[in-house]
Amino acid sequence: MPDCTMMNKNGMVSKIQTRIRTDHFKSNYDLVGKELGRGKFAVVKKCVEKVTGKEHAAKFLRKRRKGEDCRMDIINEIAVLESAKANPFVVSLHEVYETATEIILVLECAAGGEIFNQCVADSDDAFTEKDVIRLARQILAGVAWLHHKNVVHLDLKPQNILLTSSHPLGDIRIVDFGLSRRTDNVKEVREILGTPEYVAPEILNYEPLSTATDMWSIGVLTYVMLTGESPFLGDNKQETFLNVSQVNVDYSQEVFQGVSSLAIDFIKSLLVKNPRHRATAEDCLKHPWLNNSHSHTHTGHAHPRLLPSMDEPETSQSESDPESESPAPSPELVIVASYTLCPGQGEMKAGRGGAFPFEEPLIQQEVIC
Ligand SMILES: Nc1ncnc2c1ncn2[C@@H]1O[C@H](COP(=O)(O)OP(=O)(O)OP(=O)(O)O)[C@@H](O)[C@H]1O
Repeated sequence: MPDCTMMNKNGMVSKIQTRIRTDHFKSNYDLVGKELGRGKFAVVKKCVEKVTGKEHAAKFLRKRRKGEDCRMDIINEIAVLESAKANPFVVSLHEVYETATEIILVLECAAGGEIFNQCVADSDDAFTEKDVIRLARQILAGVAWLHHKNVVHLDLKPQNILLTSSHPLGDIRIVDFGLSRRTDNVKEVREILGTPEYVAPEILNYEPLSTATDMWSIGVLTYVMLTGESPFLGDNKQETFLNVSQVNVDYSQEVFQGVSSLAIDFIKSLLVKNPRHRATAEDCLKHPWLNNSHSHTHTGHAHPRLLPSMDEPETSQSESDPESESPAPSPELVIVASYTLCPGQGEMKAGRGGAFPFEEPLIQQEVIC
């Protein structure tokens, strides 16, 4: 049974087990190298624990954002990390520090960087379909765990799926639980941030969010990993939303050249408008694409448009340097609406239904960093 006293009505958890240290972070850690990455309100830097000599990633989160105290959002992020502690595919939390202005999460360092880098890489560095199968299984195992714990991530995208190493290609770690929510015994979420290319149609339609909302994003993620193309990306935000809302996806041979039909079938089971008809993480883990890899899967590099030859042997991934310049964060939306969170796969009624709200003040603010 969920402990309701630990949650507010927005599905945020307000109680954590981790001790928040108030001694100086820098007394215990040395910062090394350049930034590992950067988000809207956080900077992530590599650090070494002085006592153990172990490398970690320190995520420095500002407590005040746009004039508002967001400490509870960070507590929620910590609580979600705690609930996924036993899962190897969710980044682990080592320690937490607090200063007057920041909370510092000391995380496991995923040194291979974002899978985004390989998604947009040239053919030699791009994933093979076999790579994508292995990584998709890991992403699904992590997400299935979260869903089992009644947690939805709500911001799954290639920038939030990291690798333990890029050369050789390591294992995945899911990061950034800043938008995550508990789905059990919760009335509504009033404010949701999402990334236009990855948001599910129910987000745009003010319909209930559920574990199925993450499954849509996994469909988009898999499409990007296999093709190097973003399925819904339009010339502008409105076009992107329209593409999402109409599930306007290109499954043509041109885009999926050299990719197995089972992979396309897998994506099609996720990019389904009605959340109730979308495959769950458990369903996906049983999909033949992830279980039948040798008989039907192409072993060439993904990104068929860049593919020199289907039979080219797999080359190792390029070493993405985590200490190189931080990637530019993608534009984000603040969507202010009333969402209902469903405990299951979207079977509850919408808090507020209605047509696709182009004309409504759905998008309160856009932040481009
Ligand atoms: N544990 C980690 N190991 C290595 N790099 C990391 C780690 N955590 C985060 N990063 C890098 O820092 C970037 C920003 O981190 P994160 O997404 O958690 O920040 P955020 O401010 O919450 O982001 P957003 O603006 O997308 O909400 C990631 O995309 C990744 O490149």
